[in-house]
Amino acid sequence: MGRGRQPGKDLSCHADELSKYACTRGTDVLVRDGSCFLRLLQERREVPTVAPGSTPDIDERDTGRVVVAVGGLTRSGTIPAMIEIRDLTKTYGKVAAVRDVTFTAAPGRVTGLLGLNGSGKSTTLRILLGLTRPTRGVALINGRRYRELDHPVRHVGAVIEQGLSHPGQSGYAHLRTQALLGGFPRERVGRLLEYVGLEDAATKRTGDYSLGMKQRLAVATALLGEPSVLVLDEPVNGLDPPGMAWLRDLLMAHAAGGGTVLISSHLLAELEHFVDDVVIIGQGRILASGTLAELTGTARLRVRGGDPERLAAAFEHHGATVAPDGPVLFVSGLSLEQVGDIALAARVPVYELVAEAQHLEDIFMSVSEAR
Ligand SMILES: Nc1ncnc2c1ncn2[C@@H]1O[C@H](COP(=O)(O)OP(=O)(O)OP(=O)(O)O)[C@@H](O)[C@H]1O
Repeated sequence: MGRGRQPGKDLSCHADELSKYACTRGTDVLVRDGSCFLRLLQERREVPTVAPGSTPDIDERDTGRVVVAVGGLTRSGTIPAMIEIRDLTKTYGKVAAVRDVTFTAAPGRVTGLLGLNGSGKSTTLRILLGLTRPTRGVALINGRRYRELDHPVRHVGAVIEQGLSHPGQSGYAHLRTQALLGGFPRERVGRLLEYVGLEDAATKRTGDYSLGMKQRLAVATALLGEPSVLVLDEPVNGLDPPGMAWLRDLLMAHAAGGGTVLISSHLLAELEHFVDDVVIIGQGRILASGTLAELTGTARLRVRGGDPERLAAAFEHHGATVAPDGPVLFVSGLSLEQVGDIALAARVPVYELVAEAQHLEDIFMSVSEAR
């Protein structure tokens, strides 16, 4: 939805679009006659095509505030929680842990912040959660810093480190204490322990929990306030395959229900199974970002021919990027037809020509090497 959008035009934009739009402008969204509209936004469904007789109106004022009007009553509300990281920089002495990092994590989607150890993931998430002060830039949840949120644990659930529970306490006692501190009903404790699969270990000391069980307890703690935003730093560490599948299903369900999930990991192959959006970070900088489909959708071509060196030179001459792997060349930037034609013109026989979808690890390697 851009500046050119005229009042009175069809309002059938997607909630995502509106959220992103409002977030990048740092605005609230004001919804008039919006009970249905707002509910739909919160549920992350499509904004309704407006009923006959009502006039949709999207108006953008100089303040940057977005006004969405469908006639009748005026109602204001915030859009479902959007995370916005803008121009974030954190330096420790001469070390820049993160530098000019900008990205968003949208409601209804799982966003993966992916990078190697030491790339700046934890620093970014810690700033988002108000645990570390940025040198420059902002990290916002629904346009506000974490500390500015009313009752932040009701908005944001965080899994950032293990060992937050006392090792002598049982899982139940830990969660009960957290519920008391947060003012959440006691009934949630049992339900959550069941939800994360710890009901049989509820009375066991958390000091005797496996790494995977500690992760489950951390997730239960994060869910106590029924937050719409989940922020998880390396939560898949220590999880076995069933644990991994459990977490994947839980996070996907959270996003499907309209929640916002931001998860960091260095395990690119694992995350590829369930992230919608990807932010790749390396040495504190964003190396690539986009939807998973955008990043992995561009096929590279696997080419095996009679004279790999000559073929590679011919492809590069036509602007392709070529990564040799023994007798095989991985070619980006050319179509299958172009590869066939170039090989023919170079008089090199081709024995194998396959379009391969890329994996996140391939993308990661290529963007890291390009730097
Ligand atoms: N408190 C600190 N003091 C000094 N340097 C720090 C501090 N915190 C982080 N760093 C440095 O900032 C860089 C990024 O660290 P960060 O922990 O954010 O990376 P990460 O991607 O989360 O890595 P890991 O997966 O290993 O936790 C590293 O070089 C790290 O040594």
